[in-house]
Amino acid sequence: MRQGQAVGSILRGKFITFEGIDGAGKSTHIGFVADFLAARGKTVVSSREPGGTPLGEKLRELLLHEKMHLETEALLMFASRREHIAQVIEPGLVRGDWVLSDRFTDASFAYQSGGRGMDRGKMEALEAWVHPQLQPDLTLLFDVPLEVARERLDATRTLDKFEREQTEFFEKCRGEYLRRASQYPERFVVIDSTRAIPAIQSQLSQVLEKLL
Ligand SMILES: Nc1ncnc2c1ncn2[C@@H]1O[C@H](COP(=O)(O)OP(=O)(O)OP(=O)(O)O)[C@@H](O)[C@H]1O
Ligand SMILES: Cc1cn([C@H]2C[C@H](O)[C@@H](COP(=O)(O)O)O2)c(=O)[nH]c1=O
Repeated sequence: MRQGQAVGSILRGKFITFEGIDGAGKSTHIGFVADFLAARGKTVVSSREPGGTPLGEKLRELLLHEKMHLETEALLMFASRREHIAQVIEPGLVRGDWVLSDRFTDASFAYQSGGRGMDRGKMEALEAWVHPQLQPDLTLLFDVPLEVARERLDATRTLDKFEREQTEFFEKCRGEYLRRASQYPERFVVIDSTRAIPAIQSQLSQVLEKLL
């Protein structure tokens, strides 16, 4: 089921993930992408991680607000993901829908391995166990320097457990995201998210046209 294509259960839809450090602008653009695809006749499912299912949303509450051991955090992220794949992602792709997810496994590499320092081999083992064949068709990495992300976050909301982390943590998350983008250039597109929203949407339109 690699790249959203047929194997066994026949995945006919496309899977697009949105990544970036907190405040980079992912959520701002998901609605635009959904509307762009819907206007071209695609059935779109928008979801998020952690979360996206009733159980996943309960896990999200714990993950965003409770202190816990690093490996507990990683395992709960993957527990939420397993449910999300079973309940939302795979059924959507089998139906032929375009599934948009605000974060997926690249976030676990960025935050739990990059930011918190969990062994990357253990993360790879979790990925291989939970979704050995499924990978996004496209990963949009919204990239901004930390100061920009922080300024945007501070302007808007009460910060959760991750958003209260220090600069060094987010430097490492961003570094790991960019490393993953270099490792998987076939599915990653890095978006310079310091630009104005219309300029970003123009780039997104071009990227999406190629996937249609
Ligand atoms: N290109 C941009 N220029 C100016 N402001 C922006 C831009 N993109 C997003 N913003 C603003 O920055 C804030 C954070 O954006 P958004 O919620 O999309 O980030 P996010 O990456 O989804 O964050 P999180 O992961 O924490 O949910 C919002 O107030 C949004 O309106
Ligand atoms: C999937 C995933 C997420 N996280 C972190 C990243 C964010 O700080 C929060 C989710 O909040 P958002 O506002 O919805 O982006 O969770 C993580 O650490 N590891 C993961 O795998």
